Amino acid sequence: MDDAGLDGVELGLKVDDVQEQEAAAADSHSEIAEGIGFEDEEATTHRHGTRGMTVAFQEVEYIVQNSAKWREKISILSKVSGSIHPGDLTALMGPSGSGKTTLLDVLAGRKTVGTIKGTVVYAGHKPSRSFLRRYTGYVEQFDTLLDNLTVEEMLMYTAEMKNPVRESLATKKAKVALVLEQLALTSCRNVKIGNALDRGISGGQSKRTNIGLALVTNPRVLFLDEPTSGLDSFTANEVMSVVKGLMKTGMTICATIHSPTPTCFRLFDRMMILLRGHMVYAGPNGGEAVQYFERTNPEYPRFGAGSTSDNHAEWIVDLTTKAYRDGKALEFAERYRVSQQCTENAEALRGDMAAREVSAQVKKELRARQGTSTPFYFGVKTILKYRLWRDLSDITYLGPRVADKIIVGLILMSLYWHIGKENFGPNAVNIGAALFMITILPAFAACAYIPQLVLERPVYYRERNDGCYTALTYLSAKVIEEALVALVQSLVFACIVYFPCEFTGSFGLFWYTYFQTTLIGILLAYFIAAISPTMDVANGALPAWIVINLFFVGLLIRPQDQPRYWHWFQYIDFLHYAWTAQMINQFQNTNIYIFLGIELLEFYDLRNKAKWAFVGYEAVFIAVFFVFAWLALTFIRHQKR
Ligand SMILES: Nc1ncnc2c1ncn2[C@@H]1O[C@H](COP(=O)(O)OP(=O)(O)OP(=O)(O)O)[C@@H](O)[C@H]1O
Repeated sequence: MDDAGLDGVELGLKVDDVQEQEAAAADSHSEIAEGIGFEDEEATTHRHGTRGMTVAFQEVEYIVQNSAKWREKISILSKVSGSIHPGDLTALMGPSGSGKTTLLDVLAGRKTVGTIKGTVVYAGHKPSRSFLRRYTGYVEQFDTLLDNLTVEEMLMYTAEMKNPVRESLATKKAKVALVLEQLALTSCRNVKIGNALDRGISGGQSKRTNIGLALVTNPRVLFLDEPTSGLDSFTANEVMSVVKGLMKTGMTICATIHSPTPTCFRLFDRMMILLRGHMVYAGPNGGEAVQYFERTNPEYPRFGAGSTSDNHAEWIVDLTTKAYRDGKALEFAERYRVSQQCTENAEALRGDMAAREVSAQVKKELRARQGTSTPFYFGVKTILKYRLWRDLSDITYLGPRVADKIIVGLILMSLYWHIGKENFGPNAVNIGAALFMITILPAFAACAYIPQLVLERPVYYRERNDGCYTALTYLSAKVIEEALVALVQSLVFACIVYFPCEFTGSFGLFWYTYFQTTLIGILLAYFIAAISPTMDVANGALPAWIVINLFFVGLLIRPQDQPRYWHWFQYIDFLHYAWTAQMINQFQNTNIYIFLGIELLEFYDLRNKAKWAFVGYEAVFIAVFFVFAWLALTFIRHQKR
């Protein structure tokens, strides 16, 4: 769909038009705030535009292990100071690699590695990590959306996840409607997000949807990392004008921006410029910034005189990039440190760092201890509500979970037709082999559960960083969804195989053992996916582990024939318990002598053993692998930032 036609967004993007849009958005926000019953304080802040808070940082350093040199630490940020105020759209600029994203991550509490020194305060108070998750919005450079949801569903899903559970659905819907309107997304609200192969919304719409995710909770502070990267200048202007429009809601907004178009650049009120992790300018945008650089760095061509840049944005980007390449970062930083501008900023910073009187509500938020606002049951319900039906109607989701089992089931049926009732000697070996294949099928097939977890990783990390849910909520929802599919699939499979093959013993045990093994396979796949850095590693590790388990099931080599030093392995092999239960179920009421007068169950050392006990032993693995997967999802982060 073409961006140009959307919701009357004027793509000529004159600043006046932008201001009109801002006013309209702010008015409608206030109206909705009053109409749908936001909390009192929220409604007030929308009307008076004071929802945001000053973010101040002093002498911030960020030190991290150098990925290029073993045992060497490098400093990415070197004692940078500054403040971001509500009412000012602040740009964080600098050449690529200068530390913009790092500073934004530090301010928003998103760093997962490295050491942070210095002080960051919100309204003069040190915020808790949970406050940063719940009351600030962070729009990442790369869009992390669920491609099979529509724009509106994506926003509703996030709104339900991030807003307090006591808030009514109608209020959440109204918030989403407001965000759709503010971001000019109303006309594509029902379009699927899609991906690179299955196109849905456009790049600009995708970027605005991503911004919308941060807005549905009406955050106090909004951080945007390169909101215009990858967009053409036309769409970049459109996105930034929408961001500018949000200023009227009273939010504090700071965006990193690499090479802004002149129109984008004019929308910013203030700017901070980093060079190699040093602050080289913080102050008003536009002409004043240009004058500052002309004054302090006379060796470089002045704007308009000898310079090839014909607008302020381009001139500043060219100058700082040249300085960076000339190795003048430290020199620029020193010139800023001794400048009048820095002295004035330091004076203002003292005030911004001082603790100020805040409302009881803000005080409570700043001390928030819980990173998520949704309880466990509500999080699980919401994930299932938005993802379950979409997944179930997707053939690429159901195919690897159901189709392969049905095909294998049909082959088993035709190959072992009526075999169960012919319980004579040599045939018993065939029955044991059939039960072996039935047991190991769901374990191998568990590979199908790995891709979703690995491919969803960027969304999972973003949603956890945003305080949408905990690892336990996410894992539980996924397991419930997969278990529901496995329940139906296992029943169909059991019917296809058990009755035509005329297996004896309890059908309940036959089906349940197969279902339970499928469930354990899912959890094992999740655990391996969670600990593996890449999909290739996970796809290699799972089958390798299953193959090792096969040796100890009991069929390929009997437990009593295994070397003593391998005896322990059968106890940690869930397939051993499943196959044993199936074997006792099939043969416990028969007296088959397979050879040399040895009775079959005796041959496998299964005589007088209780089949349901083995089902119970296998069930322990559900709990074990669930806990393993939960711990891995909670503590292992493959995202280093
Ligand atoms: N662990 C690390 N080891 C070595 N260098 C690192 C490490 N982490 C970050 N860096 C470097 O720190 C610098 C700052 O990175 P950052 O992503 O903050 O820059 P940026 O200004 O946002 O760049 P861009 O505009 O390209 O996104 C980069 O040069 C990056 O290579």
